[in-house]
Amino acid sequence: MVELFEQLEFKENPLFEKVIEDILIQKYSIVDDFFSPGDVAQLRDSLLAKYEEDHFKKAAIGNRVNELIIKAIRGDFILWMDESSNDVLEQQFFLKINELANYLNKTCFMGILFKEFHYAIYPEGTFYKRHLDTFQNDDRRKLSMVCYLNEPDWIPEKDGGELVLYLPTEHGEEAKHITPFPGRVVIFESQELEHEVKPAHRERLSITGWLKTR
Ligand SMILES: O=C(O)CCC(=O)C(=O)O
Ligand SMILES: [Fe+2]
Repeated sequence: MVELFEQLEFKENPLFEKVIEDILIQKYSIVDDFFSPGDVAQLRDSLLAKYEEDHFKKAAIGNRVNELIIKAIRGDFILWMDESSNDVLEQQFFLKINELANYLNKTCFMGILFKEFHYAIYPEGTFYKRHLDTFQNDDRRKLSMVCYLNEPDWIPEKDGGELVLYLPTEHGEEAKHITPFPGRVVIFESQELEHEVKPAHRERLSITGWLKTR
């Protein structure tokens, strides 16, 4: 009997509880220290090394079957991550993501079964026009997550590259501007919030992904 109780023991996680509360109330959550400065530096170095080895490709519009490169809409380069790869850093990254997904499933019955994440680089001068993440005929996307890997000295006014979330209000909408500070993670409802990336005036680095159902 003792064993059974031990298995059922549930430990409340204040950070994840905050994320859930935010999403329920405002459809998005901003967590400033989801990743430590050390983790961010390692992930950034790894991203840049893969980029220099030329593993990235021009991001496309639409799903992988319908790849149409439209520079006027988005200018980033991406590299999909692989949870089953030998890359220890990526494994650590997914441990943390899985921890959150499991917590959401346990406490909110979110039914998250799949996930997909990619590294992204926005070269200087690039952007991603206003869009909804489920436009890519993928309504399984439940939550979008963006993890910023920029240099610590990112200056909002000078470096640009803000994420803008368009929040529906009673009489229209409100634009929420979010600076891509390193270590910051933004989580939002994929099917609800349109958003855009403003032009980056300096190379802008991130990992973006989706927690998916079914
Ligand atoms: O990098 C960001 O802030 C958002 C990226 C985005 O909207 C996307 O990749 O769909
Ligand atoms: Fe998006």
